[in-house]
Amino acid sequence: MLEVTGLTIRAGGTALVEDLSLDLATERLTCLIGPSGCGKSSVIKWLSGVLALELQAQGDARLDETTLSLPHPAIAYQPQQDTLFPWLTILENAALGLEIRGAPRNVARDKVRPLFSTFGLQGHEDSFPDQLSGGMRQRAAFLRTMVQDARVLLLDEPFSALDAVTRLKMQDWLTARLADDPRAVLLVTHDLFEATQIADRILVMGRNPGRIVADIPVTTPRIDRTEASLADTRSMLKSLLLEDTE
Ligand SMILES: Nc1ncnc2c1ncn2[C@@H]1O[C@H](COP(=O)(O)OP(=O)(O)OP(=O)(O)O)[C@@H](O)[C@H]1O
Repeated sequence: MLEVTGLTIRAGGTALVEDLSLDLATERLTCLIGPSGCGKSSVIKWLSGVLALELQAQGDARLDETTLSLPHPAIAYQPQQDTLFPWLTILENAALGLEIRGAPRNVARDKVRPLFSTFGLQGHEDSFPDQLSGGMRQRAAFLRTMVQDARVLLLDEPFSALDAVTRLKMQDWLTARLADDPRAVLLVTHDLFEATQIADRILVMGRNPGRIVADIPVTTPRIDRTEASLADTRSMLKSLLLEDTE
């Protein structure tokens, strides 16, 4: 289990996030939802070790009770955009995370290549990012993230740039991948429909300063999640989110 305790992030004298604590269970998909500017990205950037240098942060991160120094190889981060390099092929892009972690280039590419079919990218090893659809680029970014074998995945609004149909397909696809290959996942989203559809648990952030204001388990099995079965959870989330924007 990953635990964050007492996280405060400041910009000069202003607390952007204050005394935030959260935990992420292994094999669970946790969604982090909250109004724009409440600090969702800042929390996961801090956990990934990529928080802007001008921000000051203090807090503890522990994995199975061992304190982590950040960044840590057990934690992989996928930023908001797919951030594929346009001048690299999909194979080269997908292997890049492993290379950055020290794998020799040919070893990294040999590890990634057999996964192209699982990620719906077969035949596109030598394509460039601008030759792929948005959903395929997102799958390539997931491949680059998941192949790093990190126990914890931090995904910052991975579906926000996709059209509605591709987004639904990708949500199903991601939950299926995670069922095959479970990790502790923290997925940031603005979308309460997305959160209730895919999460095992939803953490709601409030703002000024950013903090966790609700912790909501979603216990209905994904296969049984219908508009009716999720209505109460969605209405509770809607109230919490609207309350914070008044
Ligand atoms: N480098 C920075 N310097 C000063 N303030 C910053 C910096 N980065 C972020 N902030 C501020 O911190 C607050 C939280 O930003 P953050 O991007 O973490 O929020 P968010 O909840 O992820 O927002 P969104 O949902 O719009 O992506 C915002 O008020 C933002 O303006």
